Amino acid sequence: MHLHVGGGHYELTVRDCFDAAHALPGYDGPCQYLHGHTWEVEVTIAGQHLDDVGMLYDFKDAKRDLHGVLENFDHRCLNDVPPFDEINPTAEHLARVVFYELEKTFPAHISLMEVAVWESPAAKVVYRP
Ligand SMILES: Nc1nc2c(c(=O)[nH]1)N=C([C@H](O)[C@H](O)COP(=O)(O)OP(=O)(O)OP(=O)(O)O)CN2
Ligand SMILES: [Zn+2]
Repeated sequence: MHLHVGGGHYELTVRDCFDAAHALPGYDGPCQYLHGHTWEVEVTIAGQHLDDVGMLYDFKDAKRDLHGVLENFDHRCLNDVPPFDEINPTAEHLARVVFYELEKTFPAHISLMEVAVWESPAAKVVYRP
């Protein structure tokens, strides 16, 4: 059972990271060549209804879901992993791809709000439909 108490909604955020190489063909600069990042990915989930324990969605389950998507990219060259064999593995494309892969795994009572990807501590992209 999911309770709707107080009329507001809840947003929950979890984060994970993975290491992967990429190259950006067509980019006018050194990033056109193969190089690596520790990619940080943060996702925000929203909903109105809490379960009997008082949780929107267990952090543990959210981390498991995110990890399940990111492990496909870990220690890979992103340019070899679909769909990045056809589109450049920029932070923008990665954020969108993670969004729709992750959304598929979610139960009906929660919504994925946004996916943020950091290529470095100083550079972040957010995808929000
Ligand atoms: N909007 C985007 N801009 C850039 C992306 C991207 O995905 N989206 N990607 C890159 C490269 O991947 C590059 O590796 C990262 O560039 P940058 O942040 O400049 O990284 P540096 O470590 O080289 O940073 P410096 O501060 O210049 O040392 C580029 N742009
Ligand atoms: Zn890069």
